Amino acid sequence: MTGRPMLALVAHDAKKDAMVDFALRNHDKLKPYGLVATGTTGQRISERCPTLDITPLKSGPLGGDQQIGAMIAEGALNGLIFFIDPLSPMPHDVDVKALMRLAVVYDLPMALNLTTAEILLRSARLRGLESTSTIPEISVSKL
Ligand SMILES: O=C(CO)COP(=O)(O)O
Repeated sequence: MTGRPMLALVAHDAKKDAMVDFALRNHDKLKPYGLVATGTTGQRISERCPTLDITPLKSGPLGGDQQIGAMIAEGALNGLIFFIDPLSPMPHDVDVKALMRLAVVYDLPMALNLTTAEILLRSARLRGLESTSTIPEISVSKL
């Protein structure tokens, strides 16, 4: 990983065009980030935005959501932008829920739709300029 702020980008199939449009429109704002993305999402963005630094992970249904969840648990991400499709059943729904759950557990800035993503990308907190440690360390003994 880089020393730059890290952002994960994920989009379900029905939202991939919206994610590519978002990346094109916000290219200059995304440029300073180290980006990770689930497989197909990363591929689609890279095709249109080849100068963005995107590390592709596995495709979501094959473990990509879980890889991003692990990065959250390890404190390796500053934010998650996840354009979910709320109208289609997903074979890997448990992985999607697990990813969102970890983002909440670790109080990670997370946008699940376009409007929130636009707001999040303008946030100093996302760029690591403000503290991200607003929650106390979670004690395993309390779980
Ligand atoms: O399914 C996804 C997230 O749950 C996204 O995965 P892909 O980017 O590989 O399509």
